[in-house]
Amino acid sequence: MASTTLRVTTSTGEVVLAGVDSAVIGRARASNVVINDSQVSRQHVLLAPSAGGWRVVDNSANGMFQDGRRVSELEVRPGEQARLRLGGVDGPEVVLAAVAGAPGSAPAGPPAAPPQWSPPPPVPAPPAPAPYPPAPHTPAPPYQAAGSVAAANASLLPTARAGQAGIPRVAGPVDPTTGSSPSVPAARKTHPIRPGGKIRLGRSRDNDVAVPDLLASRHHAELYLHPGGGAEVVDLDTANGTFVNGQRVARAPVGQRDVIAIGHHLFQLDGTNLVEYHDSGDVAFEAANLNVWAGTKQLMHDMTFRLPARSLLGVVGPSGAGKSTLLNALTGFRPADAGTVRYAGRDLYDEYDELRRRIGYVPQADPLHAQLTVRQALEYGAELRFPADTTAEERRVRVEEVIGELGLTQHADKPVSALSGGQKKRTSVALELLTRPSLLFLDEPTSGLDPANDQAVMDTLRALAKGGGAGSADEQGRTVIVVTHSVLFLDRCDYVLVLSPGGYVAYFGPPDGALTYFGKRDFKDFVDTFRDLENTPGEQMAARFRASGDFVPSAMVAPSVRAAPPPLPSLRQQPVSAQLSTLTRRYLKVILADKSYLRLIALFPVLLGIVPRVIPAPDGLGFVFTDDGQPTINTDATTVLVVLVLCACFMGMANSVREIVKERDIYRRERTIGLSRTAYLGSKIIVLTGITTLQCIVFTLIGLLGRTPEEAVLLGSPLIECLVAIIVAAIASMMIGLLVSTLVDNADKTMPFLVLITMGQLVLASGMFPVNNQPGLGQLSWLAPARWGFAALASTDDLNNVVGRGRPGGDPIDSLWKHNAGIWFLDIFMCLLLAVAMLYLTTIMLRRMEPKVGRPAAAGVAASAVAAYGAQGAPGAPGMPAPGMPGPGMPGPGGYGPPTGAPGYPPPAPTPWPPHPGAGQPPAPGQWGPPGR
Ligand SMILES: Nc1ncnc2c1ncn2[C@@H]1O[C@H](COP(=O)(O)OP(=O)(O)OP(=O)(O)O)[C@@H](O)[C@H]1O
Repeated sequence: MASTTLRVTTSTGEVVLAGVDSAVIGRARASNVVINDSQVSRQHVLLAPSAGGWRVVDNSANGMFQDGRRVSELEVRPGEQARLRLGGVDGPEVVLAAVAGAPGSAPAGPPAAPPQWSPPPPVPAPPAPAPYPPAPHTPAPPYQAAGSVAAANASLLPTARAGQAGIPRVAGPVDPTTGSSPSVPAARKTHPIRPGGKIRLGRSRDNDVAVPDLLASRHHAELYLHPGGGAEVVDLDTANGTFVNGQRVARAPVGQRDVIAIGHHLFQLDGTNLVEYHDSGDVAFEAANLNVWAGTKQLMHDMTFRLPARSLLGVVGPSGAGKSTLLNALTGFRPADAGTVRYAGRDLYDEYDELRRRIGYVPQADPLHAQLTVRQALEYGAELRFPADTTAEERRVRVEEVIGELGLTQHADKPVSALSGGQKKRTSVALELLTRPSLLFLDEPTSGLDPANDQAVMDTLRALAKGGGAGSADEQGRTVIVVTHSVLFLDRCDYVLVLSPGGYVAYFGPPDGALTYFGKRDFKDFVDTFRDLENTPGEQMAARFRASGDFVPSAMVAPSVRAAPPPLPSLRQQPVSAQLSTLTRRYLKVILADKSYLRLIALFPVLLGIVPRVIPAPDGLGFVFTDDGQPTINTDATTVLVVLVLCACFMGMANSVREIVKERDIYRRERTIGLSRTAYLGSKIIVLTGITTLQCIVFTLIGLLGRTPEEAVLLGSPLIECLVAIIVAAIASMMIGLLVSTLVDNADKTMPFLVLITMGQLVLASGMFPVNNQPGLGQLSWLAPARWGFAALASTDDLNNVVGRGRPGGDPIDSLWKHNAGIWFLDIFMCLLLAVAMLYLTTIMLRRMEPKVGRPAAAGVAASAVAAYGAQGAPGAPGMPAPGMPGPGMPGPGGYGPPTGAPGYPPPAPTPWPPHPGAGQPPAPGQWGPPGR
């Protein structure tokens, strides 16, 4: 028989068939080419070598389609190519290409080599009809070769889903007894287990099953194997948790079909074996019919696209088109109200608690302290991101790895402030890569960069998507989704998603296809497209795209309206005390690294201390007598004490007022990776209290030495009592500063608050004029630390008598100034209470700064819009369109299938789930979803 090789290409790769053996394309795991799609039969297509090439025979109930027509059989001859869709005209696509005497094919005689898995080769894409005038062809730069491969395959990529599921697909031929695939040996390991025993899993080598993953704890979980089969998994109180079928568990029974997840490692019982898979990021990512509402306004309309593993997707569109909305929906930060996001076939929203750990997110503003070096920033980042039991050496190794991966070795010891925009962005990406996310999202990474840096960042992202290949520290690559305003280097992407205002898909496909579709010569001209998009209704652009040849119908079922996701526990890796230690050390390092700031905080108390010092008080702060021995009023005492307390309050507030707002981007990002609010605020308070206290000591000594009050009331030393009063007032003002820092969105806005509050304290301190008898003002003054601090100073100094001598009736000027221990203590206590109240308010306001994760609870109108949408079904279903949805006759993008559960339609296929290792046949539908979902 002639030696003809058949190249079978699906969305995730290619199988080369050579020799004399027949092969099967189907959903069954034992198929030679696995396409795990509900439209595909278990043994859908039979491929047999024939005299003329390869015979292709439909063996399914739903059929095999070529050019929209059902065919039962065809022959692919050498040099020919056939594009087939399985299970329907919109089913997953398979491209068959026959090559005579293929290189590397086995010589006649010996048994045929098993089909080999390899990355998809370039497959010529059919020419796309262009709604805009087609642009002359511009040759792609050599660099673009890989992108072109994906681009060429794009027409089949969005529909075919070979071997998906939570566990990496087995793409090559599968041994039906072991379920192992010779082509992906590294992805799967088998650990024999003894029934009736116990095995421990964890990061350290002394475990029965070592899990080499920094997201796993040293001793992570125990698996108890019952003698009669079945098992129970117990989480050993870990930071990252143990998951069974996507749900975090402390202890849970585990059956043969259940999937245990620890970090990036997944385990399944297979008889007397425990089969381990590693989520290396080689998984597809899908968005299906995402709809988002804000009130009655629909921000996103039926967003549908699929990305194969290791793709770089660029999301572009005019301002307000919905890019951030999409990013929030895809990351799960603000889930879509309807529709699904699937990661490796698993529902991201349903299994968010587990899958959110695989997501890296690089915000637009670099979440980095400018004063730290790249290495220090990464080391502190690693401390916060990894479990408390990781050693400094383990973290150091990972930090050095990511420094190398991102090409930052030469810059590792430079402070972030000395980096170029592109290097800063690479450092932000490095922070995210520490935990090896399988999905990386970036929000406007190139904004503000010059073209050279823009290009460098896009090249970096492309390299990150593709991975470094075998043997490199970053072998596998990952899917990278980048939202960008910059269109110049979109050719670096595998796919481009162009959004139209209203969150419509104006285009999705390969970048060169986008140029053709929009009639542009190159991406320099692409900005004009945004103008067109802004001036054309989104529905119209979406309809135009759907009618074009670039549109690939989706095989997804209709969207389901989603209930609001349940609140999830924090991702915290470390106990609060450990975080407090990390954050305090980092904060100190940031301060110590900034020499000019250090000089400033050292000089500040000296300069401020001079202010009360220069106030002449020749008679000191105590009692003054006339020459004839008569007591008289000492007005200097009030002036000195009020200036003293006011300067202290100003100093305390100035220390803190910018400290939260200036790092709000860092705070926001770190909150999503489990930063404790208590630890964060605690670190600020510890460091700032230390600085403020030291400053107050210097300042008080300069201001008061040699003219202290005469007699203490409680602590034995008037100087110490004054010092305590000044420190407490300064710290309470520092707390007010922190509160202000949470209220503003920009550090520059803190200055007016600083001035205003200091002036207010001057009045409310009651030193310029008594406020205690003024209705309203008296009560308001209780909120001013200067009021209590000054009262404590006045109490020590006995100011009622020092300045009130000879007052008719002898009433005290202010009862809070009384010269006794009880009143002094009350003043100090009230000032501290005020500090605590401010701290409490700060913790509340800090929440406002946090990223909004989850759906807004108050979106009552949105809820009703969603409910209406759900009640009448998805687009394409009979009935009225949902608010803002395409009307009748206007199918939604994605060529939706019937609504879930609509009469006359079969129920939707269950979410594909890792097939049972070793099982010869897939289970019946309904068994593939994780139990209990
Ligand atoms: N909570 C909300 N309520 C009402 N409208 C909103 C809300 N959030 C966003 N929008 C609107 O949704 C649309 C999309 O916003 P989004 O921020 O996603 O756009 P974008 O493409 O990211 O814009 P830009 O490029 O300017 O950042 C805008 O018109 C915006 O005004």
